[in-house]
Amino acid sequence: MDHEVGLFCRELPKVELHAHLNGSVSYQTIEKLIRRKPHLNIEHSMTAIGKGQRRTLEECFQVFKVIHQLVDTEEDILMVATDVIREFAEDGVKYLELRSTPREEKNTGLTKKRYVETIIKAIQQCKNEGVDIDVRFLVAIDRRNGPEAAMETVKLAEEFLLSSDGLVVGLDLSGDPKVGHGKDLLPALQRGRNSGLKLSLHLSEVPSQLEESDLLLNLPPDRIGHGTFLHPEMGGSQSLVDKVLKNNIPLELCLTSNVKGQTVPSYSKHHFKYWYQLGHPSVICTDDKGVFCTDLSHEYQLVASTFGLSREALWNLSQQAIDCIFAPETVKQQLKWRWTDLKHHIFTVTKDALNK
Ligand SMILES: CNc1ncnc2c1ncn2[C@@H]1O[C@H](COP(=O)(O)O)[C@@H](O)[C@H]1O
Ligand SMILES: [Zn+2]
Repeated sequence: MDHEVGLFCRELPKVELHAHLNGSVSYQTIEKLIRRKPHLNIEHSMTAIGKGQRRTLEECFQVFKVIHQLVDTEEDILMVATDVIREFAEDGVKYLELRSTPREEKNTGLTKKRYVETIIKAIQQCKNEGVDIDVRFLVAIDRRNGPEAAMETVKLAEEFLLSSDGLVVGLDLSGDPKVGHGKDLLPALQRGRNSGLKLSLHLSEVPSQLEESDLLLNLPPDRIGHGTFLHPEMGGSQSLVDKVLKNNIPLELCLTSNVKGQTVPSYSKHHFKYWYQLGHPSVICTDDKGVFCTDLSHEYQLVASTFGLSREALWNLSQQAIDCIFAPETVKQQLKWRWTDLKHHIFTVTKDALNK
């Protein structure tokens, strides 16, 4: 049975909406980066959290620092982005929204603009190679860097919104949730929103952020990352839940990330259950597939085994994610046709393979 669901999840066409580029770097790509920079003395154990391992969220953020040391040239960024895109495609992801934070020039030798251009180049390269995946990009704001850097990032994203042929679709707000306050970033986020950039905000990833979550929900964002502590059972409040429901703001839920990062005590206690039972749009995502040693098929499988979802329910979950993408209606429609085309084939293929 587990094998059957595993196979089904792999074959399932999927939508990935919450993937941080430098958290998504695979073991194989890290290997290549380590070979490029032996003097850094970085080992695999420093860049990923293996099976059964847990870390605090603070420790997770140390891991990103190590990866950033390994990914610090234009060549690295291009390789990392093309590898990550190909890996998502191999995992059956048909539509991907990748996000990444343009870093300070002194850390990469690249201006922030060039950083984004390099990722766009990777997206275009994959397209030209015929990789079967539609990739869009969200420019990420790291909350640790404060309001001025946030405003700079928004202005940069605005430029790309106009010039990237639809590839740059929005903004992400991420970074260590315990650092800084969302209220300082409101003007930048508001401006981005007014310019037509879609907003995906990490919200209530840690406890006791009711005030910040309330302020950010008033924007309102177009999607929420995690939202772990929004509902009353987790110390949130009904009024926060009501705002999410009223504005019908989809949640991006990342099970392995939350359990390995210890913001959620176990898979069965994951807030997927709460929102799924409400029938609220909830999209299964990986967050950082490299750091947390997972992939999107595995996340779907976890949902199935933890909450007892049937193949039909998994199919609906992946199909409903299409409605939550930031690309325009025409793209949604194409993806829906794609899903319909694939449906019969996938339900029969996974059955046949098991009857052999
Ligand atoms: C685990 N939960 C999380 N919570 C908040 N922010 C996270 C995150 N996981 C990743 N990031 C954000 O993504 C960056 C790495 O990718 P990029 O260099 O941008 O491609 C991290 O430095 C952090 O800002
Ligand atoms: Zn995230």
